[in-house]
Amino acid sequence: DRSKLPPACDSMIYCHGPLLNTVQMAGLYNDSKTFVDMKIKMSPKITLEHFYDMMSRTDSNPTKADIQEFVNQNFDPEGSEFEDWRPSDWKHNPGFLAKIKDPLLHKWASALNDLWLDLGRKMKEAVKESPDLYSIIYVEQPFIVPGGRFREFYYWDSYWIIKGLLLSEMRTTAKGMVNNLLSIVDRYGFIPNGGRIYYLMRSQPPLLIPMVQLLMEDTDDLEYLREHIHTLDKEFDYWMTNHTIEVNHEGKKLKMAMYMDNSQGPRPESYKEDVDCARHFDTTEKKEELYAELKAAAESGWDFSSRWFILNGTNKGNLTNLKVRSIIPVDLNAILCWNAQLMMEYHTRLQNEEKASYYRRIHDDFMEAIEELLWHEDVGVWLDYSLESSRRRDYFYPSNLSPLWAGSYDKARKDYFVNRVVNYLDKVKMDIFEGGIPTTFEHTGEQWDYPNAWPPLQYIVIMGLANTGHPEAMRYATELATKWVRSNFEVWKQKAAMLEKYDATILGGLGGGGEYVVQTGFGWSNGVVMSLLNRYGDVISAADNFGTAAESGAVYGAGVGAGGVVTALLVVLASLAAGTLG
Ligand SMILES: OC[C@H]1O[C@H](O[C@H]2O[C@H](CO)[C@@H](O)[C@H](O)[C@H]2O)[C@H](O)[C@@H](O)[C@@H]1O
Repeated sequence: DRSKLPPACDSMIYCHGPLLNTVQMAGLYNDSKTFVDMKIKMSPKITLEHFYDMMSRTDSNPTKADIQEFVNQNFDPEGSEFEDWRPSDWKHNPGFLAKIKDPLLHKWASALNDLWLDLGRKMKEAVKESPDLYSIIYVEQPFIVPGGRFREFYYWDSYWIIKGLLLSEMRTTAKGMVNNLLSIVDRYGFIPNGGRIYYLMRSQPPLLIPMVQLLMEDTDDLEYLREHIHTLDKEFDYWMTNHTIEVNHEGKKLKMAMYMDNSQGPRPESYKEDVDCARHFDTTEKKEELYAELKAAAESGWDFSSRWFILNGTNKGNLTNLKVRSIIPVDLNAILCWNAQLMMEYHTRLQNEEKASYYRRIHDDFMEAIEELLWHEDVGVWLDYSLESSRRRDYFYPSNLSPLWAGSYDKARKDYFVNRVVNYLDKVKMDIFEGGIPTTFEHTGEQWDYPNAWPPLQYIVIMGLANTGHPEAMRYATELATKWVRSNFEVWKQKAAMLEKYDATILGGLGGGGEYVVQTGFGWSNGVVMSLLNRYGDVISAADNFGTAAESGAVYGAGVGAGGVVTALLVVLASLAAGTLG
C-alpha cells in the first residue's frame, strides 16, 4: 500500500499537505516549480496558521485571488536564498582556449568561460541559520547551477559542469561542488535529484565517484581521496542496497540496477501536472503507482520519455503508460559497473586490499550481467530489458552505447564490440541528423524524445566512441562532435544563449516539449561544448567546406522547418531499417 510510504519530505509547506495542494492546484504560476522555490517569511508553524485562517475565512473554498494574496503575504520570491558571488578562481583566459583554432569558436568558448560568472551561486548565512524557511538544502561551498528554473545543484548535471570548470581552471569551485555532494552523502546517506528538500526521496544517475575521478585526474590528491573514501563507499552502497534486483536469465541469477521510488504523492515541483495526469486513474492505489513511475522517471534523468513507456509490449503510449520500474536500463548498469571499477582502483591506491577485491567482484558481476542480459550480437548494441515481457527493448537510444563510455565491456574483445556498434550506428542512419544525436525516434512531445538532443547524451556517445581508439569509431565521434558544436554555435549566434537541449534534426534548432519551456544557461551544455572544443578544437571550424554553417541550410526557431520535415521522413526510414517501429 503506497499511501503508507513517506512523502517527498516532512515539510507541510514544500512537500505535502493541504497548503501545498491548495496553492499548487490553483495554478498561480506558469511553472509549478516557482512556488516550492519560494522562501517563507515566518516560521512554518505561523505560515500554516495563516493558511488555515485563510481557509476558514473562505469556507475552505478560496478563490485564486485569495490564494495569491495568501502567497504574496507569506512568501518571498524564488531565488531569495542567494547572495551576490563572484568566483575568486575565475580567470579570463584559461589554457584550453589556446587549443581552439577557429577564431569564431575561440571567441565563443571565451564567452562560455564568462558564463560561469552568471551561473555561480552562494547561499546566504541566513539559510544555514533558519533552514526551515527555505526548500533549498544548505551547502557550505558556492556552486554552479544549470540555469533558468534550475536554481539549485543537480546531481548528474554536476558531472559535466565540473568537467567545464576544470577546463576553465576553476579548481576551487569544482572541488567545492564535489565537497558539497560529499557532505550531502554524509548527512542524508545519498545524493538527491537536486539540492531541494522536495527531491529528498530520489536520486539521479550516480556520477559522484566519476566526479572524484575528474578531480584526481586534475590534481591526483591521494590524501583527499583517503579523507573521503568512506563517503564514496556509502554512496555506492546506497545504490546497491536500494536500487538492485535479481533477474533470472537462462538459469543464472543476475544482479541488475534500476530506477525506483519509495515515497508517496505527486512531485511537489510538478504537483498539478502529476495530479492532472493521475485523473486518468480511478483509485488512490493506481494514482500512487503513477506518481511512483513519474518520480522514478525523474530519478533516471530522462523525465519524460517513451523510453519508459510500455503499452502492449511496445514503446507507444503516454505518461499514463510509464513503466520505469519494469525496465532494466543500460546506462545505470554501465555507470554502476564503472563506479565499481573506480572504487576498486581507489582502494587499491589506498592499499585497502580487501575493499579492492570487494569492488572487483561487484565490477565483474556487473560486467557479466551487462553482457548476458543487455548485449545483443544480432543488433550490435546493448538494449534496455523489460521485466514485464522478459524481453529486450529494441529501440534506438544514445544510452544504448553508454557501456562504451563507461568502459563496461570486455576490452579484450574491443574490436568485436566496436565493429558491431559502428555497424549499428550505420544501420540507424545516425549520419542523417544535422543537429546532433536524437534522444529517441519517437515524437511524443515529451522532452526526452525525438527530435530533442541532450548534451549529456552527445557526450556519452561521442566520448564512448572516441575513447575506443578504433579508427571508424573515432571518425564517427569527430563527425558527431562537429555537428553538435556547430549546432550549439548557430543557436548562440542567434540568441547569445546556451540551451539545456537542442533539436537533433536542424542545425541550430532549439529543443522543446515537456512540462516547462526550454531553459537557458546552461550548466551541462557549456561543460559539454567546452570538453568537445578542448578535444576537437584543432579540427572543428564554425563553417564547413562549402561556406558558412548558416549558409548550408540552417533553420532557426523552435518550429520544424523544411530540413526538419525531410529529416523526420528519413528517421522513419532509419527506424524501419533498425526494426524499431512498433
Ligand atoms: O521540474 C521537472 C523536472 O525537472 C528536472 O529535470 C530536468 O532538468 C534537470 C536539470 O537540468 C536534469 O537533470 C533532468 O535530466 C531534466 O529532465 C528534475 O531533475 C526533475 O526531477 C523534475 O521533476
